[in-house]
Amino acid sequence: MFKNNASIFADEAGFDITEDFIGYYQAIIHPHRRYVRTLIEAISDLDIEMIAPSHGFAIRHDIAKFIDLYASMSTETKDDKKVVIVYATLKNNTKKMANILKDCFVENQIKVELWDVDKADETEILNSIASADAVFVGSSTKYADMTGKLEDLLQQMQKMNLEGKLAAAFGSYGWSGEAIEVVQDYLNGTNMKVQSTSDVIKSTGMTHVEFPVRIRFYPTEDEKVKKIKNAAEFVSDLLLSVI
Ligand SMILES: Cc1cc2nc3c(=O)[nH]c(=O)nc-3n(C[C@H](O)[C@H](O)[C@H](O)COP(=O)(O)O)c2cc1C
Repeated sequence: MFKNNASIFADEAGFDITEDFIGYYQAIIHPHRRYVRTLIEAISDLDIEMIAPSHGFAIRHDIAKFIDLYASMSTETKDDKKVVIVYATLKNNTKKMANILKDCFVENQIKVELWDVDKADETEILNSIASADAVFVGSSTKYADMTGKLEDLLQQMQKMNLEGKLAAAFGSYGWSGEAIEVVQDYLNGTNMKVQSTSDVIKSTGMTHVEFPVRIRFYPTEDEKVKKIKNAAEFVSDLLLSVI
């Protein structure tokens, strides 16, 4: 990065590094902004003389400006956000997943509307989806397919304009979990931005967040609950992001 005899200090670079500083944040750091907020809080009382990052110039001047830039880009929006969670279940394992997702969103001050597709009115669910910022659709697997009345709802969703919304599939299964993949396929047939493990890795480098969210039988063990929470935290971060 530094040419022969070039200075390592931003104030001797010969140009304003602010644009590169912001670009690096957007490309690499933004997915990890939850931790940026924690660290900015941790250093708030320190008298900092220099920022010496592992990449790029060392910063000796305008330190507060650069820390403030990280703080403002890492902050959360104050706009109200809403997640709709719809599920179909035989023995409530998928319902348990739905409730873990719900609790996580509520902890992040995100409004949640939760629907059991077999107990609620379809029009009411579709209206709820129409005004959502993100939609989670879950099903357990019965004879290699979705359970309950989910298919009809998903077909209706494909006829709606759901542009700009985030979506994710989830479900409990016994051995292969075909229904979760079928839900994912239906969601991909809408114009929502459907979360996938592949996209998460490519856009953030994170490997602990998986979509669709697949849980064998009961989500009681720590590891399984963590997997569900990781997905909810990831979508919460996307919804609350200001950039
Ligand atoms: C009649 C029946 C059929 C099932 N078929 C499948 C299947 O084809 N593939 C699979 O992975 N699991 C299958 N399972 C397992 C369920 O998906 C699993 O028990 C799941 O945890 C149920 O979640 P739920 O309580 O949300 O319905 C089946 C279970 C039952 C009772």
